[in-house]
Order: sequence, then structure tokens, then C-alpha cells
Amino acid sequence: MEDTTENKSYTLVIKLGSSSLVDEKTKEPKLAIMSLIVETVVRLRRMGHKVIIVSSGGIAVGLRTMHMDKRPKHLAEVQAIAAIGQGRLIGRWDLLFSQFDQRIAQILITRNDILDWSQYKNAQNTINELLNMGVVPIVNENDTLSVSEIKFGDNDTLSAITSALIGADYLFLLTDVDCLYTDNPRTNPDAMPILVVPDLSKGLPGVNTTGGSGSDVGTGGMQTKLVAADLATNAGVHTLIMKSDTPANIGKIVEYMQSLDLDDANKVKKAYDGDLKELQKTELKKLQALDVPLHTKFIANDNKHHLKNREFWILHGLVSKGAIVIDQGACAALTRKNKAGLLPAGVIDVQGSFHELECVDIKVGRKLPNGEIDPSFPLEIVGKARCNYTSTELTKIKGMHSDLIEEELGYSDSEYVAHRENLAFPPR
Ligand SMILES: Nc1ncnc2c1ncn2[C@@H]1O[C@H](COP(=O)(O)OP(=O)(O)O)[C@@H](O)[C@H]1O
Ligand SMILES: N[C@@H](CCC(=O)OP(=O)(O)O)C(=O)O
Repeated sequence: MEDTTENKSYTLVIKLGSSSLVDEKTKEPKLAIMSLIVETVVRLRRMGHKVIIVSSGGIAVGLRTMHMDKRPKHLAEVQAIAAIGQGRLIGRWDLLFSQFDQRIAQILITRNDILDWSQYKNAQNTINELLNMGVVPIVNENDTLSVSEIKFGDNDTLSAITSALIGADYLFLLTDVDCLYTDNPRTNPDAMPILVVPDLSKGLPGVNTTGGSGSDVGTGGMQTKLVAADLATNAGVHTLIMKSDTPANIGKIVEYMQSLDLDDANKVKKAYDGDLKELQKTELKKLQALDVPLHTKFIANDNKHHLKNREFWILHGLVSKGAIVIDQGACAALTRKNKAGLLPAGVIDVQGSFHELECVDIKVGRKLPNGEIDPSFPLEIVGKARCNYTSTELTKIKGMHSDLIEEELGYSDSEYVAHRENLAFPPR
């Protein structure tokens, strides 16, 4: 195959699970895999690509350092172990990369660090600066300081958010299986590989990912990888699952992706008739004919249909503190091409307790003639908003014309419940 990757420069995020970096039983380092990753990343960098690594393994390395067999139950202990392990982990990466004079940088992040738009942009600027300096940023969750409310929870999600943050071209999820299968290949020898998913929003009929993590050190199994693929493809990032012990395959897969006509990914999605099974047979023949290694690729939404930076931040960077229920008319106005801001007249209910500019879910409901919410109409979350008013204020002004806000509250901060730039909806 012609090597088209030589000329174009891509931004690649490579996520490595704990199971790829430490032995699941002994927790000893898998130095051979780490070295191969380093060689691959150095090669990709020399070809002109920008590479970010999302590395798990902090806790597993900490357990080994402290001669502990199992993850402790108490949060403070896990956090202490993470602090011990993270230092060693980054030390190992630095030692290996330094053999090639390749500089690295450590970035430890929690959800708290991106809750503010300017902080989100700041994280973006810092990573971009490092990439421009020719450095390989190595990202992990700041497990030592994050508690459940501000946790990404798994590095698959963190890698998808990192990919969207920096507008990556590809996200590679490297793990201990070749690809996504119709069932857990560790327990079902008849599981069949899923090689291409043109449109994840159409679901994955016949695919079971409930098996959880395959190893003692992994988190989330395939389920969190599918969540990550959904987030990343919605943000315009092609997402791939492949085995971590042959990282040189990354280059081959990027070449193969380039040979596919994905410039108009929407055409690919439209052409997909939902017959996942048939598609896999054709794809397998193609991979075999071209000698491309097994992997799963999730095709990204194209430029016109992917979430823009700020929308992605609202939908996936922020944590919802409650919900507002809007009527169908308001929903149509907010989701049309030239979307409107949300006025109090369109709000029919307020759920939970939230402050001004905190993030809330947007649900669509129906009002009965007596003013009550129709209980037979299923409330569906359609998007997220940052509201100009608190839940208490909104409960008072819901359904009103904006002219009456001042009379009701004694002040009016805005005629809108949420401005256009504070509303976000997943691509449809
Ligand atoms: N349908 C499936 N296809 C492939 N693997 C699956 C599936 N369902 C569950 N798994 C499990 O997911 C594991 C990979 O996830 P995980 O252990 O969290 O890895 P990592 O540490 O790389 O994030 C595999 O080892 C496998 O046992
Ligand atoms: N941040 C944690 C890893 C969390 C995680 O998602 O692990 P994995 O499923 O192995 O990618 C650590 O460094 O131990």
C-alpha cells in the first residue's frame, strides 16, 4: 500500500490501559510493550505527526511498589497508592523516551480542571504548546486528588475528552484484545470481530459488552471504550481499538484509514443500511487482502456534523446539577440550524437544585391543559444548558413572558434562561 502518511501531519491520541502496561497478576511492568510504544511514537513523530499518550497504570504500579496484592478499599489509601505509582510510571516513560532524546511532559487532570470555559481553553493551549515544542504529553487522571463527583472515572473517557479538546484526527484505544468482538473473546471462543462501525449512533445490534474488564487491573472493559468512541466520533475524531502488543500497527492502520474515502464521512454514514454483520465480512476480506492488522474503527462525524469545541465542553466536560423541562415548540427553536436562545416561556418544569450558570440537562415534555406536566409523555434528555437563573428563580419565572421577569423576581439579569452559546445538543 502506498505510504500516504509520510506527507500529512496528523494529531494522534494513543490510550494505553493498565492491562497493557503491567502484568495483571504480578503487577510487574510490561517493559517490552512500553519500549515498542516508545519506538512507534518516536517514529510517528519523525514522520511529522503529533502524538499524545493517555497512560493508565498509576494505581497498578503503586500497588506493586508497596507490595500490595489488591486495591485497598479506602479512598484515601487508593489515592496515596496512585501518588506513589504515578511518579514511577512517568519515570519509566521518561527513561524509555530519553533513549531517543524525546522529551515528554506529564499532565494530570480532573474534571474540576475543565469546569470553567477559560480553564478548558487553557488546558487546550498548554497541550498545543507542548505539541508545538515537539514534546509528547502523557496524560492521566489526577487520581490522588479526584473524588467521585469530579472523576472521569476511566481513562477511555479521559482519552476521548483529550482528543476532542485538542481536535485530534485519531484516537487509538490500545488494549489486551485485537478489537471489539460480538462478545467477550476471553469467555466466548465463538465471538466474531467487529471491524468497522460507520455510525455508532445507530447502535451495535448483536454485540455484547457487558463482560466488564478482562483483567484485575483494567477499568470498565469494552463498555467504556464504546462510550469513548461515541464521544470522540461525535467530536470528529476517528476512533480505533487495537491490541497494544504490536503498536507498530498504528502506522499501518493510519495508512489504511487514509486509503478509505472518509473526506465525506457523512456519505459513508448515509450509505450504511444498519446491516453490521454483512459489513464485517466485506471488511475482513479487505483487511486480509491488504494485509492490514485486525482493529475496530469507528468512523467520525464529518466537519459539518461534529460538535464544536464549546458544545462538546458543555455536553461532556460539565456535570449536570439538575434539569429543565421545555416544551416541544421550544425544543424545535433550540435545535434548528440557526438556534435560538431559551426563553422562560418555553420552560414547563424545573428539577433539582442548581445555581446560576451551573450545567443542567434539557428534557422535553408536554403540558396538560390544566398546566400540569403530562405524566404519560416520557421525558427525554435532549441536550444540556448553562442557565442564567437558579432553580429557585426558574421555578418562579417558568412559562412567563420575559417582560414579566423583573416584576416576578424584582430584577432581570437576562431575558433568556440560557443564551445560545450556553446550549448544546448532540449531533443528529
Ligand atoms: N464484546 C467484547 N469484545 C472485546 N472485549 C470485550 C468484550 N466484552 C468485554 N470485553 C473485555 O474487555 C477487556 C478490555 O477492557 P479493559 O480490561 O478495561 O482494558 P484496558 O485496561 O485496556 O482499558 C478485554 O480483555 C475483554 O475481556
Ligand atoms: N487512572 C487510573 C487508570 C484508570 C483506567 O481507566 O484504567 P484502564 O481501564 O486500565 O485504562 C490509573 O492510572 O491507575
